[in-house]
Amino acid sequence: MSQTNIAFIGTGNMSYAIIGGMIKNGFNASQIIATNRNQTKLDKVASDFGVQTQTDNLIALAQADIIVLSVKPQMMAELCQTFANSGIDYSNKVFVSVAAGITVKRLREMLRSDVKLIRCMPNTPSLLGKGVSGLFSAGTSDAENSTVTEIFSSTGIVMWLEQESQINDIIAVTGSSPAYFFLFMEAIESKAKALGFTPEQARLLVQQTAMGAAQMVESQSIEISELRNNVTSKGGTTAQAIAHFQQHNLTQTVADAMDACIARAEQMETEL
Ligand SMILES: NC(=O)C1=CN([C@@H]2O[C@H](COP(=O)(O)OP(=O)(O)OC[C@H]3O[C@@H](n4cnc5c(N)ncnc54)[C@H](OP(=O)(O)O)[C@@H]3O)[C@@H](O)[C@H]2O)C=CC1
Ligand SMILES: O=C(O)[C@@H]1CCC=N1
Repeated sequence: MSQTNIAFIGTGNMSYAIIGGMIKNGFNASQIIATNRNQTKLDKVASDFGVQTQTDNLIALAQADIIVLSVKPQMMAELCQTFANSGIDYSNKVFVSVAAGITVKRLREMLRSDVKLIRCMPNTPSLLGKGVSGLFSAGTSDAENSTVTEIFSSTGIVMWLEQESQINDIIAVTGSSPAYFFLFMEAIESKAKALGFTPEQARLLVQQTAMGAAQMVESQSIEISELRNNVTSKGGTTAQAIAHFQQHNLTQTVADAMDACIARAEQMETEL
């Protein structure tokens, strides 16, 4: 990795989280260049993590060996057009796209080149080294895949996928799902406030409980349903709450929400 330069094109929420995870896990800041059209966001990533910054994407493209495309999917065509028109030879570089809903085929059309490409679906807990990144290779070598594994392993766990369509599945399972957990926590926080806890107390109570529950799942090799059963005393309070969730089909609601997530990724593939 000592010689590999990595450019993040579009430094918003996701790049910030990946870069943060990389730096906290020992990556050399001088290997990383972050770009954005917004200098304020670049100032923050430079001051927080010490990486190089650049508002000119083409300078970053020319300098880097690995180019992480991290703009919103709707901005990708415009960005790639500037690359395709630049005259820079990127045939030996590896592109990593974290964008939802843009296929390898479409990215290569946008870049007007049969580039070496990896699709990656990360998530924002990468910032804490607790991320998940689903990876799919298109035309990259084992050595290049190892390098990209090393990058994303520094932000959490990595899973290589056999089929490109699994990127859409993993969006529903890990890319978008931090937001599902946040929504659930928001709901508990909101009710805690309604019950009279101060905002500070409500936040503390919900975050500590969520963290404790997640760490129990991680540290104990028993089924999650058993952990739930251990809380649920027969004829007790939890049983009443769980019964209410079940009457309202929580499990099916979650499955339907994940299907909606996948359907949107598939729809984006036809739009972008
Ligand atoms: N957020 C998440 O949890 C996840 C996001 N992703 C993917 O990551 C990508 C980025 O998402 P996210 O970080 O949330 O989005 P953000 O909007 O937070 O970040 C993208 C940044 O790119 C900047 N930008 C847009 N066009 C250009 C350009 N031509 N040159 C340089 N910078 C540019 C934007 O600037 P400006 O602020 O001016 O618009 C913005 O700051 C998306 O494709 C998304 O699908 C994948 C997994 C999870
Ligand atoms: O909401 C989105 O489209 C992106 C992809 C996964 C998480 N955020």
